[in-house]
Amino acid sequence: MAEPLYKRVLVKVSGEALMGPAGFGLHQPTVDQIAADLAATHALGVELAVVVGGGNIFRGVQVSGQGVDRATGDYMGMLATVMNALALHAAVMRQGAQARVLSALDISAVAETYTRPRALAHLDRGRIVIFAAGTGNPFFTTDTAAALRAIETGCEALLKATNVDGVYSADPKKDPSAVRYDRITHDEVIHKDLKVMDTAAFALARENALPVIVFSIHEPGSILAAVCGGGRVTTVTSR
Ligand SMILES: Nc1ncnc2c1ncn2[C@@H]1O[C@H](COP(=O)(O)OP(=O)(O)OP(=O)(O)O)[C@@H](O)[C@H]1O
Ligand SMILES: O=c1ccn([C@@H]2O[C@H](COP(=O)(O)O)[C@@H](O)[C@H]2O)c(=O)[nH]1
Repeated sequence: MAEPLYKRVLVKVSGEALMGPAGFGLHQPTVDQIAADLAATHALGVELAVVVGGGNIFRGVQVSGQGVDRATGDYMGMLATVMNALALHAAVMRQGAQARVLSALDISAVAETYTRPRALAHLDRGRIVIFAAGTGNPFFTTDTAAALRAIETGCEALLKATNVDGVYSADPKKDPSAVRYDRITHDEVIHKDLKVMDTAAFALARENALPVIVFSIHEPGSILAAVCGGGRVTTVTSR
């Protein structure tokens, strides 16, 4: 039986990854696979917070310059993350785990509104907490929301479940000669301007000595493996 390294972690689930092989939206088998991995990790006794992105549906920058201002576009992007959070919540519940969605935007007919005490209470009661609508502010990203919520809720690590199997010296989707790191520091990621997460997220992680573990969500069981110190990951730490 695998032994978890952490008591409480936050998993950032890439929105883009949720579209699976489709070009847009939600690919249900992919959502179900991620939900099963989250539920299996939770079943080990790990307290789980989740931030889900929105890149499979909408990003604010897509509409800026097309007659919609950037802030409005960003609110549209945050609403996209709410849709993903609802889909992930349903899938996690189907796995038999208890979960709640907390939205940073007040849409109380759809989800509970985020407050830190509410999030902590749900986590303490053993519920998976899925944070929707990012930080609730335009000009931010769900990566920054992930670092922020991880720190606010006392998570010991941020697990970035993404489309690539770690941090590279350049974007591996654009540069085939990019070299993969097993370990790297927050400082190096920021100074080398490595874009696997935005700089604001890495800066928050650095200031708070929050380890960031980057791995591919496309590998079944990769969340559980990362929580137990295994799998193919890049570990980003203070030193
Ligand atoms: N140096 C790097 N190392 C690894 N990946 C990198 C690097 N630079 C850029 N990337 C890219 O970062 C992307 C991160 O994808 P991900 O979908 O998790 O981000 P996102 O845009 O924040 O997510 P979302 O879909 O939720 O908006 C990868 O697809 C990868 O191609
Ligand atoms: O705090 C936040 C988080 C997100 N947004 C907007 O949502 C989209 C989707 O989020 P991703 O991080 O790209 O998955 C993002 O492009 C922003 O437009 C935001 O404004 N504030």
